[in-house]
Amino acid sequence: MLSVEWIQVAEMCFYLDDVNEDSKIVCLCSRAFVNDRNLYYLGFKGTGFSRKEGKEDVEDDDEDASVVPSTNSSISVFAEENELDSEAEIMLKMGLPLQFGGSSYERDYVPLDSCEKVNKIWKKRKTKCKRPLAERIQEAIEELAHNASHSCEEEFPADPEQADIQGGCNVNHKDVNTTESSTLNAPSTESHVKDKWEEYWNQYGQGLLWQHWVEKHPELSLSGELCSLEPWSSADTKDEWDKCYNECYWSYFEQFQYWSNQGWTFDAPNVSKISEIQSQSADESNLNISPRMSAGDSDCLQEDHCKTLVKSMSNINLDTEESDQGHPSLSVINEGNQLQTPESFGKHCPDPNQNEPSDGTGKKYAASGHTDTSPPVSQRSSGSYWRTSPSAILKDGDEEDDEPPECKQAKIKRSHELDADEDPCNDVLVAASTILGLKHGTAQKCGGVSSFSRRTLRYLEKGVKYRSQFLDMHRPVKAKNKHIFFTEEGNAVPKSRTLNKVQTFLKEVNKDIQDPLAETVTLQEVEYSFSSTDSEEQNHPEVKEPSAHLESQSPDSMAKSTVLSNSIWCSKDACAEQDAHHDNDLNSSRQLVPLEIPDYLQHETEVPKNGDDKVKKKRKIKRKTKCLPPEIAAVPHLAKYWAQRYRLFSRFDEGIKLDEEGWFSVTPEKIAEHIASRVRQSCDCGVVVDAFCGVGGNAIQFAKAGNRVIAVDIDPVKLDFARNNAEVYGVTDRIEFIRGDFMLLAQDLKADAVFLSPPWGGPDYVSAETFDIRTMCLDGFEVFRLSKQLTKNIIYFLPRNTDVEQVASLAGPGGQVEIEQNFLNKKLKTMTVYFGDLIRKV
Ligand SMILES: C[S@@+](CC[C@H](N)C(=O)[O-])C[C@H]1O[C@@H](n2cnc3c(N)ncnc32)[C@H](O)[C@@H]1O
Ligand SMILES: C[n+]1cn([C@@H]2O[C@H](CO)[C@@H](O)[C@H]2O)c2nc(N)[nH]c(=O)c21
Repeated sequence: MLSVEWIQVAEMCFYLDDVNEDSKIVCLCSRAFVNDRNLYYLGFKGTGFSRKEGKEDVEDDDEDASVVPSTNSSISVFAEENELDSEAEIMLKMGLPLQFGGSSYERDYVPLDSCEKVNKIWKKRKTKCKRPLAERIQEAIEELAHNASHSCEEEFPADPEQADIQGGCNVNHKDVNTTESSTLNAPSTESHVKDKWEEYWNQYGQGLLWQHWVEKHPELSLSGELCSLEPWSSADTKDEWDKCYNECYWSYFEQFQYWSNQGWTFDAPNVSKISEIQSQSADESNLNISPRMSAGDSDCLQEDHCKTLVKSMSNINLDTEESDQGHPSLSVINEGNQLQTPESFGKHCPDPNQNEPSDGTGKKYAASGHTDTSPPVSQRSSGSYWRTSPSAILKDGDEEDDEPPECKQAKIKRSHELDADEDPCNDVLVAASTILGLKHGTAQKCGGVSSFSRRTLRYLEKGVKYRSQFLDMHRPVKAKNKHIFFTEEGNAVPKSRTLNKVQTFLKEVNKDIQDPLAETVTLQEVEYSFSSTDSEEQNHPEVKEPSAHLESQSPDSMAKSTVLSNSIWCSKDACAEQDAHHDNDLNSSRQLVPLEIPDYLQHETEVPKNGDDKVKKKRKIKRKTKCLPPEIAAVPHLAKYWAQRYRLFSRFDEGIKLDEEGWFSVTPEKIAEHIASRVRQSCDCGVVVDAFCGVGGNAIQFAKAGNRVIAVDIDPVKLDFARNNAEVYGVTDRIEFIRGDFMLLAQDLKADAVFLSPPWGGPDYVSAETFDIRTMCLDGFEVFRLSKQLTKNIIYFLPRNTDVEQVASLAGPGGQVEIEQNFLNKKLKTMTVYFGDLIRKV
């Protein structure tokens, strides 16, 4: 059973004119999430990735699902980056190691060890402190513990994500269509990660939070204000504290989730028990302060003492053991004496809209199922810690609104209120772009539409705004503080870290070139040394020729050479494994070309930092043992696709064939499978025309889903490969292969649905801000018009940055369209646009 999370996120309306409501084009925006990490890691077998002992496979029933990165290597980061951000892409194009730049490489780094550092600092400071907490703390703990037992655990779902979906937004609750699948289908990994996150946050959260606070407000620290009041209870700092809390919590949560999904774990140090802390506190502290300090209780005038207080509280609060034993531990104190349990501290959704805050008497403002007529939480005065909407931490710097943003229509102002910055149309488009990740541009619209007079946007998923933050939609990287350096002329020039790294790299490279003894292994050397005396090579007599002849190939020669494309790793084990799966004929015809694995695909740990020759040698030997199929070796930038071969075809090893275009343009299997399942739901057992079938990625899945398929391609090589690949999947009997130009053939075909996956002009489509379907290789409008003559049920597979307005215009006045964003492992990959009966209505 295919487990795909599918969510309808928004409805956009494009009005052709202000008068005629019927002429509007309704565009449903949905998201489909598929996951194929297992297949992905499988592709790294032999490149330093290994099976993680005892890791449960909770994502898929794939046999090799537990293959995970084995060391703390940057490779895992790169590995996830099928699509790189622009900076990384430039790096790649320049042939520079990816570690240099690319925010996609760096941005998700979780400074776990820095947390340790923070803790150490705290510890150190604590020992300096004489008596951070005394009886009053004890008293407060007891009080809080008591209250905690009446905590809102039941009210707040364990998972912050879930909280977002199930919680708040009560005002408009009835209006909001929320698919249950989004929560129900949450993979069990989520709960595992959630548990771990709680543990992590419980352990480090307050330390991190406090550090974040101090960093953000050094001025308070300097002026002594930091210590004179609890920032969370001082009227002046409470809001700022709330904001700080949100930022810190979600930023770490996001990173934690990312790394956990990569198979990383953290070692939780022992948590002190309350009693230990208490006695320690009693011994160490002479301070006589209340846990709920008031302005008058400003005995704690030393920053260290205050920090110690917070840290101690953190230890006390987060004692999970105690909690398990029926002594509910504490987490946070707030003005109104309301408590969050340690659980809710970690679990609590900081979105006030998700929250069911108490007024301090145990009464709730809005319990589930009740209509909330009170103002949004952010407007209420309450002692609760979590006031700030997560929208306040939107990466793009959006300010939060008063209303839950996910439950309202984008505001449209009257025309006389407009100014250049406040164009409501732009509001919608900006929101679509920043929140939904849907691009818009000035591309020509279909059907003579010059532009839309008005647009509206209504979110259909609760929390879409904040949920979107956890997705990689290739947003422009948020402007960071740049290092500024001054030229000799005295001009300030921002200097990026990337530039620095590139400069250092180039220096290094030049050094190597100047040093004739420097050991460098070129691809050529590797290739030739491959047929030398290396013991591993001797086990592979079929590896005879290096890639001297592997230059650019004509389609014909490509056809021949790609017979070799279901190639193998040339290590002993891998070859033995492969041999077991392939017949001898195929093996004997293979020509394997050793790959000089690019540095960015190597383990960082293998790279000796201090010139460790042994390690260096080991690495070189390893290089020699890696092999690629010739069409990959001939085009180095295809290496990344090779690493992902099982994502493209999970049965890759059984004889799948691809050519260069096939490699970069085949639809990843999980996405193709999802699209096919949607089509099956709408036109079961019907005929699907795959107008640009390529090597068969989609056609195979349509056939597997039970449809009959007419697979068309203009390129005979592709068609051969498609047929071959369909055989591997055992579905040739359901597919009719037609070689020809769809633009000419279309009128002769009959179909219940047409799938359009035309060439987008190569992988460079990503470099455009918005993709214009009119000007891709084929005229995308014409492709659509011809298909429309066959059936209204059309699926258009397009780049993720396709101009949404242009796509909407395809539906024509009064028409409807569904734009589905396809996420692969939370990363936006493609856009699938559905027309006719294929639009999913919930
Ligand atoms: C992006 S690929 C299709 C990939 C395919 N969906 C898959 O998963 O393997 C586009 C294909 O369209 C084919 N093509 C280009 N122009 C065509 C035309 N006018 N008629 C039919 N096929 C065409 C190309 O040969 C190429 O194989
Ligand atoms: C250049 N390219 C990539 N993909 C698809 O987009 C994903 C992300 O890059 C690729 O994995 C591939 O499926 C393409 N699909 C079609 N139909 N045509 C193309 O030219 C193309």
